[in-house]
Amino acid sequence: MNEPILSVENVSVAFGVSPPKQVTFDVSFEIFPGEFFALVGESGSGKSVTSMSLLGLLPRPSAKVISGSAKFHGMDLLKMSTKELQQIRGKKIAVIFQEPMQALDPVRTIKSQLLEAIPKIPPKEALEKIRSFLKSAGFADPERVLNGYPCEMSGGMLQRICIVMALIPEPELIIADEPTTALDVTVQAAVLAVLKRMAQESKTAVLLITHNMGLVAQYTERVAVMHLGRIVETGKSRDVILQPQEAYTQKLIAAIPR
Ligand SMILES: Nc1ncnc2c1ncn2[C@@H]1O[C@H](COP(=O)(O)OP(=O)(O)OP(=O)(O)O)[C@@H](O)[C@H]1O
Repeated sequence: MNEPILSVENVSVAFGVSPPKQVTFDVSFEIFPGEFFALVGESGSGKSVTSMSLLGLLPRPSAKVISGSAKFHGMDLLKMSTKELQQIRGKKIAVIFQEPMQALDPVRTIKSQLLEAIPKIPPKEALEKIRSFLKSAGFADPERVLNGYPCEMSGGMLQRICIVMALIPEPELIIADEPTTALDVTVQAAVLAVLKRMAQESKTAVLLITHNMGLVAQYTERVAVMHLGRIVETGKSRDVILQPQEAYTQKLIAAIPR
């Protein structure tokens, strides 16, 4: 079997000081190269806190990792300096947020922002690559997108641009934190289909953070179910959905719209 690219072991996070309030408890999971993995649970279960701790993106100084490790190719992300994490963030591990405007600058063209994501190759070659990624993300006329500003695009278009932006540096892992929650249901499916296809083509692993078991069923290979700061069940998505072991997982499955 493949070695995992990410091994999260017993990670616990607390907020505040006197006294600190622990919000996640010994969270452990592994992600293998190229797989589509979901962390699923209700709002407040600790999914974002867990995923943001991996990249040093927890709010400071209030949040603190109080135990555990998160090894990316054997190197513990939780022990890295800000400078070391900057070398990994956006390059080897990219993030897609719920709100595309967290990643995009409203006053610059899409072209200048996408070019910035691949600084090491000549602009002409970089543009060719960007055009082909945009086409693959479903933009029939990449030039129109490139010369536009974020405010001229719909939510679904912006999220597909963020997928392109995340993938062009050829990361090994994308953390997608509720990437489609702000979108209409039909657009959600289109955006996730683009993410899944493009990640598969480039053999990039995806950690999908979601509260929606329907998306887990449709798009992911393995899942960890999170409840009140703990992982309560992990397995192949198909097995977990067909034969959930925990009452909480059954509740999430019952909420899938038929
Ligand atoms: N900045 C903060 N200060 C204090 N507590 C926080 C902070 N951010 C999150 N928490 C607490 O940590 C717990 C986990 O929150 P988290 O955002 O990880 O949940 P989530 O499962 O991602 O939910 P959502 O989908 O709503 O983001 C919650 O109890 C939340 O109240």
